[in-house]
Amino acid sequence: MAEGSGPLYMGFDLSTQQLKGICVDSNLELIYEAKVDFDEDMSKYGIQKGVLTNPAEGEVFAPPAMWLEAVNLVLDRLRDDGLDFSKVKGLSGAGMQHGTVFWTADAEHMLKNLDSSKTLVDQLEPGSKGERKGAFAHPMSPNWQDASTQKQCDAFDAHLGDAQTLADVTGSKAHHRFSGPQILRYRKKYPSHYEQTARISLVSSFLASVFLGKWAPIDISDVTGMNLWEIKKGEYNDALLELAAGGKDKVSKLKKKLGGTPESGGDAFGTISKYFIQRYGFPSDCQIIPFTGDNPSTILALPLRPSDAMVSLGTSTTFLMSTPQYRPDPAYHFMNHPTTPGLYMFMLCYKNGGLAREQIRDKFNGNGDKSWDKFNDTAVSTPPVSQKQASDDMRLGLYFPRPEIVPNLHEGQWRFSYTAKSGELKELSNDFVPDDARNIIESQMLSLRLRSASLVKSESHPATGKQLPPQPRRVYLVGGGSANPAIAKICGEVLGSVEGVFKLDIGGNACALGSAYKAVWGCERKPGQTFEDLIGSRWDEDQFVKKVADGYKEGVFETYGEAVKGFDKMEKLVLEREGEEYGKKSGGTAMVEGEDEEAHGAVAQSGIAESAKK
Ligand SMILES: Nc1ncnc2c1ncn2[C@@H]1O[C@H](COP(=O)(O)OP(=O)(O)O)[C@@H](O)[C@H]1O
Ligand SMILES: O=C(CO)[C@@H](O)[C@H](O)COP(=O)(O)O
Repeated sequence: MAEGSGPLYMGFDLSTQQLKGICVDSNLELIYEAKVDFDEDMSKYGIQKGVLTNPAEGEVFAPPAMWLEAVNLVLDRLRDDGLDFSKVKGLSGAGMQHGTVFWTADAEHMLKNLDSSKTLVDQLEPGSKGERKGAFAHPMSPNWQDASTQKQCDAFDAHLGDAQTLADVTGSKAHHRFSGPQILRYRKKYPSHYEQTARISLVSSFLASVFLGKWAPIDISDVTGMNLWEIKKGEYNDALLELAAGGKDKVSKLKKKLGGTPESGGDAFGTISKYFIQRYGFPSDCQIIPFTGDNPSTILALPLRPSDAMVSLGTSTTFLMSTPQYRPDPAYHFMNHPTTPGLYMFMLCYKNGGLAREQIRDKFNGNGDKSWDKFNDTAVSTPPVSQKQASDDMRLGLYFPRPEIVPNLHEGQWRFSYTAKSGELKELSNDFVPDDARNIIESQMLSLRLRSASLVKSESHPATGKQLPPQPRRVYLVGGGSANPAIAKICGEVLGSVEGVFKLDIGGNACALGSAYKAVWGCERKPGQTFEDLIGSRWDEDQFVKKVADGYKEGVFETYGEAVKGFDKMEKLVLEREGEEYGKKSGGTAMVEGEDEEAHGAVAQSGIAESAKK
């Protein structure tokens, strides 16, 4: 893409496996992109798929030191590609949600006084034995895949009465990965590290702090992924802070560690730190626009309307909508919209996305071949829910190679036949069959349709004017799996959509693009201009999105309507049998008030951190 003389804006995406950095111009055109792949570029940290694990306790975590190294590397790569940083007028970013970074009291001074001739990691995490001397009070950040906090989640759900009340107040019931339960566990497991923690950042505000050269606030959207923020009041909930902090008298200390959260998602946190001005040539007035979570940032990659849905097919699968309705329920999440007061982000998040599909693909290929051809051919030539004729039973399944979030269930596979007429379910043999190619995509999409039913509404067909059953206006696919035509086709058949299934066709990555667009909006908006208005006015529909599959198909959509009922029934049956709260049986070891603090392998994370650095 040719670079004009106008200003440039950068967006970053710090996700599980990569740090991506991109650059757009004021017309939203992508100009530069670069990435650091943690497994490829940072293997010395001992990570796999971007994380370290301690399976005995269900812990999944990653070292912030690695992310610091990645910041220098991604900027080096962009400079090598020709990016002239002096044109960058503003930048924003996104971080995988929920993860916490624990800074020492010295950290802010260190951030402010970085020597531009040295790397970030060499100055902020010089490596220490015993007493920690760098910027981090704890060397690891819990990852969103962590499942170690079942007991803390039970305490959170119970604290305000029940899971529904917690969802009403914070937008979500307690989840293993949410920062409140994670902070509670951290305080009990690493009491001295907790004491040394002067500031707790989320992954997004950690990255913003690095660019800002001082601690950046947690933004108005990412703060709703903590189980601590009272959405309707727009402030932390003291009762929940009391639980996390361990007493009424400790609330103000924890509040101080968390810092304030500004209401606006667009007002700059400040200008870029001198480290980046001196080392890379950023202009001194380059604005740091609030960094947010990766999912809130993804919905900013296009002017999403309330009746549209986004399906992100990455490592995880997420289903996202932007909506004025706030209808919290323990089954899903509501979060503050990152830019627009009065709108909320509706989200479903699954651990078993790409990996689960890859496992079935590998059964077809059987030899390490990563091609999707056989999987796709079989998926599209198998009839919906494997019914050769309408009187046949439907084939349904659950495919969870990893413990799942939605529903809260341990790993496993289950296959059933369902007779729609009688509502009868029969368990089938659990061996792979070629129908699994179609059935796994259907399974993932049926779960989305089941749980988003209350948010979609009836619209008329654009050509015939006929009133259609409730479904999204459009489905937008993003993430690695959006390249797959079979997934797109089956997605349209199951979820419907009045106008069809679309894919962002602007390269880069939706999440980083959303961040870059947020920077454009933060720097160029007129007073009072909404994100939707500014981005909508510059959005080139024909150039930026491509239709990849049809949506609503009469007959097929209704068949899947029957299948949703069977799917719901199957999930309930498996949950009842296998125990919904699997964490009570595994992974969720200890750490609520009154338990022994050091009796739980408290050195696990520190130990791994030290060995990984060698
Ligand atoms: N052609 C394809 N068909 C299906 N899945 C694909 C295809 N290409 C990539 N993927 C999947 O995309 C996933 C990675 O997506 P990506 O959005 O890059 O992940 P993340 O941002 O979560 O790290 C992988 O699990 C991979 O299986
Ligand atoms: O936990 C959630 C959302 O609640 C996940 O969606 C993470 O935010 C995913 O990060 P990546 O898959 O992009 O690494």
